[in-house]
Amino acid sequence: MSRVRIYELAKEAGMASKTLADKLIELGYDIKGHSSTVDDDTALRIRAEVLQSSDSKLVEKRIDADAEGGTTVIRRRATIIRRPKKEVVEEVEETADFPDEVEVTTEAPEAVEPETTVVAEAAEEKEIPSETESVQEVTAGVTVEEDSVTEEAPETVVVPEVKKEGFVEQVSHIPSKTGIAKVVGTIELPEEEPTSPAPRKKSGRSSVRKSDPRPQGGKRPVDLADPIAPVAPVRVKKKGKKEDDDSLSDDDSDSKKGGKGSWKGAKKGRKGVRVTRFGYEGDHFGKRGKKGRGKAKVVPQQAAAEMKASKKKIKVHETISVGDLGHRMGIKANEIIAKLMGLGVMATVNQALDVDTAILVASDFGYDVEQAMTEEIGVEQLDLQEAGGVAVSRSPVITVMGHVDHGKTSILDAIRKTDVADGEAGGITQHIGAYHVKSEAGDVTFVDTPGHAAFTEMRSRGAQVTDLVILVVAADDGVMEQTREAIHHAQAAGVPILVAVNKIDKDNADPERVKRELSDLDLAPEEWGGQTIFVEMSAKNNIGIDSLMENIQLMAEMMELKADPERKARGRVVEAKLDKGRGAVATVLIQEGTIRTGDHFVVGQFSGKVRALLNDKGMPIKSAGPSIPVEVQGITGVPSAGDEFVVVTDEKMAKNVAQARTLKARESELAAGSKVSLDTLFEKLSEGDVQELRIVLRADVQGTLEAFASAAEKLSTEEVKVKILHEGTGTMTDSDVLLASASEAIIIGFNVRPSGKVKELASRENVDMRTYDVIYHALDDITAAMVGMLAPDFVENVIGNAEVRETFQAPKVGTIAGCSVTNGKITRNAKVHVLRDGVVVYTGKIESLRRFKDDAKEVLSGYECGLSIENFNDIKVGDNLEAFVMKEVAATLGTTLHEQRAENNATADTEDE
Ligand SMILES: Nc1nc2c(ncn2[C@@H]2O[C@H](COP(=O)(O)OP(=O)(O)OP(=O)(O)O)[C@@H](O)[C@H]2O)c(=O)[nH]1
Repeated sequence: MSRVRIYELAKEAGMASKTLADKLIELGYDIKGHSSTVDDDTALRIRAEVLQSSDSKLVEKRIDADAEGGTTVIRRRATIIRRPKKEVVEEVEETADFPDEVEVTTEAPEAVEPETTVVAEAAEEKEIPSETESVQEVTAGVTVEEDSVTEEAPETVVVPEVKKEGFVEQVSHIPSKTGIAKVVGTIELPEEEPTSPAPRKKSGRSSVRKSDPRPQGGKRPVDLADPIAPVAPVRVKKKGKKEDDDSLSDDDSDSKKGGKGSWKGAKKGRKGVRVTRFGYEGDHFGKRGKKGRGKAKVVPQQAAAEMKASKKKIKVHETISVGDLGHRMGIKANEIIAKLMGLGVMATVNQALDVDTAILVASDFGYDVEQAMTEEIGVEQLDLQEAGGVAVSRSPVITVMGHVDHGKTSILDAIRKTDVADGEAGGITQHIGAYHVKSEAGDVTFVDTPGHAAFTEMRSRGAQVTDLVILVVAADDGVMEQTREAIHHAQAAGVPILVAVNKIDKDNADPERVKRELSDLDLAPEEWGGQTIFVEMSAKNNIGIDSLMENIQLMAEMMELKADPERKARGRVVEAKLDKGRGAVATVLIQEGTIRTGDHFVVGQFSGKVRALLNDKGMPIKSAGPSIPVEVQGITGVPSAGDEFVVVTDEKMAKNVAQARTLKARESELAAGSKVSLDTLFEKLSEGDVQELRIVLRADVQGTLEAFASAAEKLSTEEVKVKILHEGTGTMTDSDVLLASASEAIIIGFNVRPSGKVKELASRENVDMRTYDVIYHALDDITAAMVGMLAPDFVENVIGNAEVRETFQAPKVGTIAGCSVTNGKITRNAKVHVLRDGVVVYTGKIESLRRFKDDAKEVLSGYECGLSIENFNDIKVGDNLEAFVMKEVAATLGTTLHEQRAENNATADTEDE
């Protein structure tokens, strides 16, 4: 320890050394004279007590360290703790075992009032030891008296005990800055401990908190948002929400007024909600925040997080109305309508949205839409479950057709007489539209539909109950109008024909003529090298019935008709009516499985439970298997001929399916107009479904029919065939309309006009029916339609370019490209080539296009937009997007189809080279 001379001390005080020495001796100091020396401590004491010149520059005063706590309290001029780097604080947080109340002191740029620091390095005080020295002192456990802290520091930092090593480490990260204090140690709490600790982390707050030095009830300072504070947890409400953080008490009043105050940060995108970039944001609840203005509603953070974690799900069957969707999401329909408008869809509140559209719209409101298990899917699944059983032979189902008076009824009667079971039923014959005959040759089921129209009407409902058509042609009359019609109906349905040449008993019978005429209609007999079986018979004289039955069985065997009788029943309605006593009854032809009384079923749009089953003879039965017609009682309504009858598992399922079908039927009524017409052929064919223009032809005279048929068929090309499905003289009939409807055909008439009833039917069935006076006009129309039928050529039409400036990820959307449109425009319905260094790396559809937060239909050159590309997330900054639309180039009649094809091939060849 160095020593200080008395004269040096005297010199400091500006007095004579002798005088000082004398005074010190007088005061009892252990010195001999003015040439003596004293140790440092004595010198200090002398300075303080005698010279009154204790070093005013010495700021730091050390006193004994607290023996027990070892904590340090250092008195300092009040200053501000700045948090230069977020990480520093966070690291401190990790090292220190902070209680919940702890909060990081945040930067208060305009803080006027002094605040206490843990250890302040006041740059202006030159004697302050260097940073390292400070640290060393802290490590040594230096403590400043509490009272001096209280006295000099208007604000204190509440910091609990920390591990000094870690703490010191942090300190070394803090750059030394004038006026900036550094945390270098721990201090004891100078004031009362907080009684109820708040949650450990508060939104937008960090982990060390300024204590409030003001008197109770005093207004706390507004806690300014830390510009570098971490993004707060998701807030559900941006506005109008009372904050539950007591440190934001000042903001509360503002919040109540509509979300100002502390939510400013949120508005600036720092807090509360996630930053919206290019219109994409992870949290959609913000949109509802607007609605919440002024209606304060607390949504706990945890609840918000849960809500986000399990996005609400909405199950949609096939469609959902705008109103319904809004109701399910708790959002006003007009918000959804606005959203749809943004997507280019004009919708009303009752508009049905398909599942895809609903998914798109709902996702913007934070909801997931899922395709629900539809009732029909349930039925299909049940069918799959039931399938796979052992199929056994079943009897053929036959429809008898032919020209009027050629003997259909007589033949059926003759066959029925062969029924070996007929006697058992006491000879009672009840006509129910279908009946089953047990003959020696084998069992047969007849579907006795009145006329060809009914047959086709069933077919138009997808009902294909008939395995075989017996075409009755009177040998004396030959092929007549309805014979041809019957053939066309059967052929259109793809059902094989067996020809019954009847009335061979008649004198003028000419079976050979019938064979000739039918050969001209592609029904050549086997003996003439054809494939059609001809049976010559006389119903009246009971000739040839056995042969007919044998041939039916022969054909049935060839067709290998089988069904599984063990499964739940499925069938088709042959006819149905409302019976006064029994309610709705339907004749159902069972096609698969076995129906039993008590079965729950769905039939068309109706459901029910089998109350009673009657066979074709009117006798009650308990069950019926494949190819058996039964009359079913217990239906909730009258179904239509051709409707499918399905036995389901229970009543609930039956009712649900029926309800779903009713709804769907209503929707389909609204969405009419799906049938082929000359006007819509282009669309139909663009879809690639149809490559044939089918025509049902009517004319006043046979000559016109022939002339037109031959001219029209000559228009056929390799791509599109013109097929006259049926032709006849006279006006259009119901049968024509139904044939056209079931066969996706149009009806053309020359010098004939349909009746009002037929017109009405055509309109109901959406059948295109046109009448002409001149053949050429009709041919012109068909030619035009045929041009539409050609597969249209498409060319890429570039509409604009955009440069990818930034990319980021958005939940559920994938990679979003923040772009600047450099020329032209980008439209939402466009496709894009993703060009990387001039190379097309991907081509796909724009999935979404946004300008700021809103969906945009198009974004013009010079503007920025955010977009995502369907099924493509590998988009990179610097990529160039070339937007294009496909432009349709209609085929013209300037060149023939063959020439066009040749030209296309030539182009393709050239490209290949
Ligand atoms: N000579 C002769 N007459 C027959 C024969 N089959 C039917 N007929 C007669 O032909 C007429 C018409 O017979 P239907 O069985 O009613 O003929 P359809 O085809 O059922 O007639 P529609 O129901 O009016 O279409 C009746 O007078 C029968 O008696 C036959 O094999 N020979």
